[in-house]
Amino acid sequence: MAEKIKDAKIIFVVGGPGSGKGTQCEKVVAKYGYTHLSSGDLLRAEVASGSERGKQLQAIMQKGELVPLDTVLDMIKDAMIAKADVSKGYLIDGYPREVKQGEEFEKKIGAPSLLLYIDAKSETMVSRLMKRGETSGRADDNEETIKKRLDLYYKATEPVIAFYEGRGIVRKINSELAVDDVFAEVSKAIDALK
Ligand SMILES: Nc1ncnc2c1ncn2[C@H]1C[C@H](O)[C@@H](COP(=O)(O)OP(=O)(O)O)O1
Ligand SMILES: [Mg+2]
Repeated sequence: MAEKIKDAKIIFVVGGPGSGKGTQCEKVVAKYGYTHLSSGDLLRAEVASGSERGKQLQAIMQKGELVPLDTVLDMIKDAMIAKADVSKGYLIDGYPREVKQGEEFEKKIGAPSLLLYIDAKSETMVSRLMKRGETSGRADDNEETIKKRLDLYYKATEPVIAFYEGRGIVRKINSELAVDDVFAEVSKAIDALK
């Protein structure tokens, strides 16, 4: 199955909610022709479709909890295959959220060449999300859910970073800087892949 996407580079983009993953991924798409797959966006699209699965997902996401592993992984895999012919590589944004998700991804799809760790302070993430919440229409961009998402992020995702650090593929990016300065660092990490 993963045959078609075997030669494309896979980049995991990891960071807390509001750290700037989506913002940086958009810029990578424009410059490098990668395909951006945000697990959150895929899930929100399912919710928006109004399907039965979407309704179940909505209840989970509204509480700030993690969606079952197989659901997310299947959606990512389908989206990757759909883009296999045109994609120079893949940015997997917001996944893996926990070590087990990373292990399953590698079993079913392939190994990442790089993990971009988009790092911002907790206060920075909260204030960016509160601001985004004014216009995003996202049910989880509110103060109470933001706090839960941050707690969960630190608990579940930091071990993910440690896991891939052991393999030497983590590049930590300071996302406190202005968007273009952050992107300069991101670009360096991607250029170093070739
Ligand atoms: N370097 C930066 N400086 C200032 N604001 C930034 C920033 N990167 C992103 N933002 C803004 C854009 C969004 O309104 C908000 C969250 O960014 P995002 O890209 O949606 O984050 P994520 O996808 O990690 O949740 O912060
Ligand atoms: Mg995002």
